[in-house]
Amino acid sequence: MLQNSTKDVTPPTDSDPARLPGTPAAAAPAIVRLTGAVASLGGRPVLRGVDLSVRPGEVVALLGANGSGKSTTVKSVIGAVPLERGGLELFGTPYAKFRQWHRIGYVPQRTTAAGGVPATVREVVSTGRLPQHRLLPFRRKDREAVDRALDAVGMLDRARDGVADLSGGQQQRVLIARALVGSPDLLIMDEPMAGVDAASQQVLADTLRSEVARGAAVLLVLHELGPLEPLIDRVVLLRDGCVAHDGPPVPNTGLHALPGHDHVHPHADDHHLTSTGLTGTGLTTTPRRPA
Ligand SMILES: Nc1ncnc2c1ncn2[C@@H]1O[C@H](COP(=O)(O)OP(=O)(O)OP(=O)(O)O)[C@@H](O)[C@H]1O
Repeated sequence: MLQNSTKDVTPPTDSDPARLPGTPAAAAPAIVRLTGAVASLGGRPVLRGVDLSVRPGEVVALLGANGSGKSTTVKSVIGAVPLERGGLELFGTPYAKFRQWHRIGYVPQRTTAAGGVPATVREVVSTGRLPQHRLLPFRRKDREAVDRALDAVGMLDRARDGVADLSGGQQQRVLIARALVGSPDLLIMDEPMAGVDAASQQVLADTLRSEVARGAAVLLVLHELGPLEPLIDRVVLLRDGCVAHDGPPVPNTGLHALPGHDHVHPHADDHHLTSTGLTGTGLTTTPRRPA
């Protein structure tokens, strides 16, 4: 997978302050600033004061147990779940005044690519260009952007196929291509690795790496960092609708005393570690098997 990858894939440039030497992403103004977010679904409180920030070029992983509020948090960032209380700024603009949706690419949790609609792969990916050209007819550069995005995820040869005829992993690639087609400054992905075959996981990891190299910021909902760990700058761990931890992934430290150590993703072969709940989350990389 990503064994040889690092965050320093591209030299920093003057136009990318988050990547200047000595200018960590943490010093740049946030492009997502969610503060004290409170939201309910079906009358039940789901977010109970979530603070979340993402800075330019930063890759943030949102982790947590099932039902802790990860998807709801990213949905609130794109405005799909209204906040009862709290604030949201996108690219420095309060949500109510934000119009630059073309700067954000969103990959929802899987199984929505086909959605029962008999659309082709090209049609689905083309919808990702809508914020760019509004209601104008598609131009050559739009078609080329669609081709590039399909090529990036290895699906160009399936462009005319119906999405309903694709495997789950291939559908996920189509959703990712749709998010990439507008060259977003912020890519939000909800569990992109879930239920995805190994080949598609590799495609996803490679695609993410080149998006990060291009300078995009990424907000990922994950169950565990897994092969994406080398790309992750910061981990935000949710527990029961609250942030239990916010900081860099800390490999090889075994920080069992961190707050929010929910059991996240049990593995049959590492049950001896799961009592800490940190296994596989990127908050510890304690060896999975005894020597
Ligand atoms: N449409 C809905 N109506 C009512 N409750 C909902 C709805 N969607 C989610 N919830 C509830 O909100 C809580 C948080 O759900 P959410 O999907 O944000 O969790 P999650 O951390 O993403 O979980 P998972 O890891 O299982 O995807 C859960 O208890 C869930 O049952």
